[in-house]
Parts: sequence; C-alpha cells; structure tokens
Amino acid sequence: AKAGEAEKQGRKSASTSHQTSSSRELIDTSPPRGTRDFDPQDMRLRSWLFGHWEVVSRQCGFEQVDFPVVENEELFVRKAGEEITSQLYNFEDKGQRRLALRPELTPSLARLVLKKAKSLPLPAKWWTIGQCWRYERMTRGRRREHYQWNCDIIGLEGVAAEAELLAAITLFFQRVGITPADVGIKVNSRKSLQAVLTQAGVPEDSFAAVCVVVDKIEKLPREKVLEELAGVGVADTAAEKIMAAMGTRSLDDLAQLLGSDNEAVSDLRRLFQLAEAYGMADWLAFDASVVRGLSYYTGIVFEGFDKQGVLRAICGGGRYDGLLGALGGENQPMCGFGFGDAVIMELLQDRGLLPDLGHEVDDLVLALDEDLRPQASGIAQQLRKKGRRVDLVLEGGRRMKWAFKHAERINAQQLVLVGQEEWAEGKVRVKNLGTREQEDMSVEALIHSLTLSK
Ligand SMILES: CC(=O)Nc1cnc2ccccc2c1
Repeated sequence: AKAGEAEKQGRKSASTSHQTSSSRELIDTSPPRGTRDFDPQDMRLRSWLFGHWEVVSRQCGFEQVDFPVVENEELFVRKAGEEITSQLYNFEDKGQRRLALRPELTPSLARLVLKKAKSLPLPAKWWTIGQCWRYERMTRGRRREHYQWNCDIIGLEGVAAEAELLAAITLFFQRVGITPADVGIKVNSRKSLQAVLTQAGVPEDSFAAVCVVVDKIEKLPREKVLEELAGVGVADTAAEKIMAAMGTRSLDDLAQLLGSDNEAVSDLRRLFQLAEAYGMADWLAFDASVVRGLSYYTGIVFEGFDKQGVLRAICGGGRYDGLLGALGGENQPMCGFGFGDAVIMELLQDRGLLPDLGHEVDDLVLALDEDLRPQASGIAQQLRKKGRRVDLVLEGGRRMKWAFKHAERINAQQLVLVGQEEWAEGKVRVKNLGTREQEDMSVEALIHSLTLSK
C-alpha cells in the first residue's frame, strides 16, 4: 500500500531511507580527459555508423573478431619513432605487469593469428570495431580515445587483397551518401621507397624508420626532413632520390624513375586494373607522396582524404607482410585498414549527411488506473514476444493528454490504453497514431493483429 501510495505521488520518493539532500561534494561529472560519453542521441548516431561498418564487413565476407582493450605493453613497443607508440597509454598493474591500452588493433590481430598458427585456414578475412587509446599531453587538447573499424586479410600475397579492402571502404562511402566528389583515396606503394633506398645502399633495417620520417615530409620544412633522414642513415643524395620518387605524378613517371620492372609499378598497375573492374576507380588516385605513418607497412599503402582538404585522413591502410616476423613469429602476407569514428562523423556533419535519428518504439502501453498496472504489464510483454518495441509507462498519474505527447516524442505507431470501462468488457482501447483511428478490442485480437516490428 505504501509503495502504491508513493507511486500515486508520482516521482517524489517517499521512503525515508535515501537522502534527498546530498551529504558530500558533487563528484566531477565530466568523463576523464580526452574521453567522451555517449548519451542516447550520440549513441544512436554511433550505432548508425557502426551498423554500416558491420553490414559492409559482412557483405564483403569478413568474419568478426575482438580482442582485449588492454594488452601487454611489449606488443606495441617498436623502435621506429612512431607517434602512436610514443603516446602509449601504458601502466603497471598490481602484479607489476607492464600493460597498455591498445593504440591500434592490428598488433592484437597479429597476436591472434600467431596464437592460432597452423589451425587458421588461410586466407582469412577478419573485421572488428574497437576503442583505441593514446596518452597525449593535453597540450593539444585532442581526444585520447576513438573507435576504429578494421578489416584485415591474412594469407593473400597479391593486390587482389588490397582491392577487396578498398572495395569495402568505397561501399561504405556509397552507403552513407559520400561521393568521389567529396572524398578520394590516395594509393601508393612503399616498394618504390624500398627500391630507392636499396639503390642508395641504405640498410634494410632502417626502412621502417625512414618511412616514419618520410610520412612527415609534407608537414616539415625541407631542411628539417633532410636532417631527420640523415638521422636515420639516409645521405642527402639518397634523400634527393626519395623526394624525386615522391614527386612523380604518374605511374609512367615512376616507371621512368625506377625501371618498368619495379614491383611498386606492377603492383599499382594491377590494383588500378582491378579497381576498374570493381567500378571503384573513380575513388582512387595514385599519389607517390603517401607513405602512412605506421612503421610496419611494406607494400601498397592508401589513405582516404576529404577533397575539401579541411579534415585529417579519414581512413588508412596497406600491406604489412613483416608484422608477424617482427613479433617473433613466422611471416604471413597481411594487409588491412583502420577507419576512425571521429573524422568521418565531422565530414558527414559538414555534408549534411547525418541522419535525424529519434527514439523509436512501436507501441506505448498505458494503464489509466493503477489497479490495472498488472494487466498493462502483461499486455506489454505479450506485444514484445511478438517482436514489438514497447514502451510501458511505469510512472503513475499519467493521463491521455500526456500519453499523446509522449507517443509523438518517441514516434510510437500506436497507443494501447488499459482503462476500467473497456477492461470491464475484456477490451483495451487501441489508437493508431498515424490514421488517428481508434478501436476497442480484446487483447488476443490486438496480439493477432500485429505484424512484427520492422
Ligand atoms: C580525430 C581523433 O579523435 N583521432 C584520434 C583519437 N584518439 C586516438 C587514440 C589512439 C590512436 C589514435 C587516435 C586518434
């Protein structure tokens, strides 16, 4: 009776056990530095984005995988001077273990491949979406976490694999209404850099570090790049050759420079030929200056970019045939991409391509009298078992007027009113909020009248 009495008073809590005034300082309600909350509206948009990523991954025949957000720090320790490893979100746990929040997903994927070893039928196509972390001094106030969609192909040497990755990316762009006028994908191969360095006598094991430096070339003044290249063992003559290779405007120019039997040239020609067949060539452009900043890429590399030139790279990827070896395992050919949730959402916002998503239910069920709450609850549950999305009004004291407004707000299709008069005849009042029709019907008639919620 007391509880019933309390509910009659609506929201005010009647029980004396919990305090209404606070006896402590209010906690800091903002999330940790560089991290975000997702309230229902933000979460609807995020689920919408992830939903497209999932559909595309499945349409391209990828299988979903997942890994812990925490990994052994050693998985990410690399000596190539990458930003991603210099900003590792690492810590020591109570067992003195050196751990890190993953800054990317590829090393975890490589670890799982190594764990499965010979038991993994190849080729394998895996996809995942995961939160990735970096610990950046808040000097730049940038975020410390983001969600990344990754697709990877294990066990395929030819560029047919990279073509499939690009097919997934361009499918996604088309699904959300982005066109080649908005976005392009720059494609290159690190094998051209490899050829230049080999010709110049630069040792193989500085290749990764050189790539990390060269990736910054467009953000640094020329003399700074020459200085950094010297720092990783590249003399100025070789540096000039690198710049020349990165300055080539076409595959023919590149072939001129490196010789037409160069693997970079043949890989790229094959990839563009496949792209034509996929019908995605309009999205792609050869760009000799793209190297990407991750040390482990060894072949084709690519990055999605915003043609208005405002935003940072949308996505990026490439071939990384040496990663399993770098982790002490036996190498397998591998390639993949990462696609972050931040830049794409900014771009969709700018292009007016974000959907207007509201809370959606099919039925709103309201007991007009507290004594009929059990009946209303039973009806709601039966509707749910038929696949309907049902909002059962839980608070007392709600009247018709409120119900109509609330139904509007949650885009309900129909309103089911459980009132004494109708119930006395074994009926409930059903109002269709689209046609404004209303009908008193038995519960079984209501249940049988429904199609499954869409
Ligand atoms: C635009 C953006 O938020 N980028 C971002 C945010 N957080 C990260 C965390 C780890 C690695 C890369 C990251 C990249």
